Amino acid sequence: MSINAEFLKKEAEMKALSIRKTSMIRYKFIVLSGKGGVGKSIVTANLGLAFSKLGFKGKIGILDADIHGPSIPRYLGYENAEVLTDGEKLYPVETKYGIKLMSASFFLKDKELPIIWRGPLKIKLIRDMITSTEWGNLDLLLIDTPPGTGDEIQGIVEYISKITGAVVVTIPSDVSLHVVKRAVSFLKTVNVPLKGIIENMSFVRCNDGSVKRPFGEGGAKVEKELGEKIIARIPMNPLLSNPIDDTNNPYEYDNLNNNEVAISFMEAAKKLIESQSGV
Ligand SMILES: Nc1ncnc2c1ncn2[C@@H]1O[C@H](COP(=O)(O)OP(=O)(O)OP(=O)(O)O)[C@@H](O)[C@H]1O
Repeated sequence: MSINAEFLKKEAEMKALSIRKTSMIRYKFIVLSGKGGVGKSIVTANLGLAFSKLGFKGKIGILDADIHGPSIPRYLGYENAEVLTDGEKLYPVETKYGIKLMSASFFLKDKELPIIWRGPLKIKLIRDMITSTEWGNLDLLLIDTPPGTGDEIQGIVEYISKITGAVVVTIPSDVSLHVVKRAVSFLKTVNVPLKGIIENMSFVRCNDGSVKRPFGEGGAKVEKELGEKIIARIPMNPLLSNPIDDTNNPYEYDNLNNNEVAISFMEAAKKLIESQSGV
């Protein structure tokens, strides 16, 4: 067999393996943003915590495939955790929140992607994480993707069996409508249904209860055209930037009445499940 044919055969085998493995997971959501720095990783981590609280504890996994800035372990307080391996399989980090976690950050020295890495190497890292991770018994997988709508996300979509849908994260700035529309049209081209838009840093809640909009009314344009797709508006809240731990975990309280962050994420998580069950 020529080297080329052998390479193609190996690729096809890897793809078949990852499709087979991910086909056992009932719900698979990718989280993307048309542009970087809008809070995609914070949203993914918090959706994970919300799903866990909603009954998926122990059956939910997060694949942090945002290789350019893999920060979910940091937000969940597992930045220095180590992945166990038998040389072939990778075993996700089991967090105390009932979320199994696999992240590119566990493999990157200094937690940053070497600048010299080109497209094929990046896609290989993501693909290897998908094919080698032994999730065990999972009902739901959240996949945090690199910012933008480039080849790396296309690679993710090809290697995951029947993605349930996508969550697009945006901020209510003037350019957000354009960015969200680009993400929505990308999803059409890769045949992944849009399940919801999350508007992050939507507002600031002041001490007197009033609301301020740091980005002005930029979000109104998204609201006008895609309003029915918005499943949550998340406030700007400095606590969200800090790692979750025993003293900073909005989801640990049984009485969530005063916690608008946790309530919003749990509402969004419920809508994602309902959108799939056709409720
Ligand atoms: N709702 C929020 N309130 C306060 N700070 C926030 C909020 N959302 C995000 N941030 C802050 O904004 C920055 C970017 O967040 P995050 O890392 O989640 O973005 P991202 O979209 O995943 O970034 P990248 O595209 O670079 O991977 C972080 O410093 C984070 O702490």
